[in-house]
Amino acid sequence: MVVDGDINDAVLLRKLFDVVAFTHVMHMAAQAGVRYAMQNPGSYVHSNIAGFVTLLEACKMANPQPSIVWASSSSVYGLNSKVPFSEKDRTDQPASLYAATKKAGEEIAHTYNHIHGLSITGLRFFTVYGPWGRPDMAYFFFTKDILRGKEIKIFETSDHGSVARDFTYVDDVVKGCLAALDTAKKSTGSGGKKKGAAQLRIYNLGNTKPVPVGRLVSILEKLLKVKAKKKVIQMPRNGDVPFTHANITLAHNELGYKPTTDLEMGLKKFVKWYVNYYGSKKKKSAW
Ligand SMILES: O=C(O)[C@H]1O[C@H](OP(=O)(O)OP(=O)(O)OC[C@H]2O[C@@H](n3ccc(=O)[nH]c3=O)[C@H](O)[C@@H]2O)[C@H](O)[C@@H](O)[C@H]1O
Repeated sequence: MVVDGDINDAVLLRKLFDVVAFTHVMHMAAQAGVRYAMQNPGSYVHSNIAGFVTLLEACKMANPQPSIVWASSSSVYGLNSKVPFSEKDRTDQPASLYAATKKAGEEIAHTYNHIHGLSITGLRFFTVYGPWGRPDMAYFFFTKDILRGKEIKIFETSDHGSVARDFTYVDDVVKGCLAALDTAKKSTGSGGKKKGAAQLRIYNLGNTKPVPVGRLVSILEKLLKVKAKKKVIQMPRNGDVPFTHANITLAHNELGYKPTTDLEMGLKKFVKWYVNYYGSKKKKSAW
């Protein structure tokens, strides 16, 4: 079963679980984006906390209970400065409300696992990009703005250092998701009652090679054959962190996760899709 969109309809979800005996639930529905939380904080609580609880309630009551794999985020590492980020590192210093709601999701997962025997796996995604990606993400709107000749803002740290991300290509992440589903153990409860200890896992799904945002823009310029109008500005204080870098040893050992797409190759595939989808570079995109 794939749940996407607003999952706050508890009645509908319960009915769905009454009709179909799902063995696995892949939960990707969320209010994503770090900076948008400054504008619409309520939407993060609605989707990432209330929505998640609604889903877990339905799963808890289902018979059999499904195993759940869901999307957490690298943003839970927040102000953690120990690199690369390992699952054992502290995650109690979120830098955005988005991060705080994903962290809350991880704690809520613990509770439902503990009380109700739900088998739950959280995946911490690291800036996932690629074809059919999110138009609110930098690589996506940089592409649009470069093609339109519009200025793009490249963030730097307060001491003029570069801001970097462990950009991870969508196909690599999909393999990690499938491996998480394949290795998920069954939930142990039924009808809301726990019958024994259940699996509770958390994995980083990153690329392990952080790339400065300036380098991302250079690759896009090369692929689009257009010089970007760049303005380097200090990273606004709206939830961004200076860098992310995944340690993926655990996912590699337990899921066989092994990303194979570097940023240059991944962006090549993205740009090919973008130009094909939105038309030639002179045309306006819908976004
Ligand atoms: O892995 C995550 O946990 C998160 O990844 C993603 O967040 P981010 O890593 O912040 O991606 P994204 O917005 O594309 O900014 C990329 C870079 O461009 C920089 N950036 C951004 C905007 C801008 O105008 N200029 C700029 O330099 C910016 O500072 C950053 O360094 C998901 O959106 C989020 O849902 C979550 O899953």
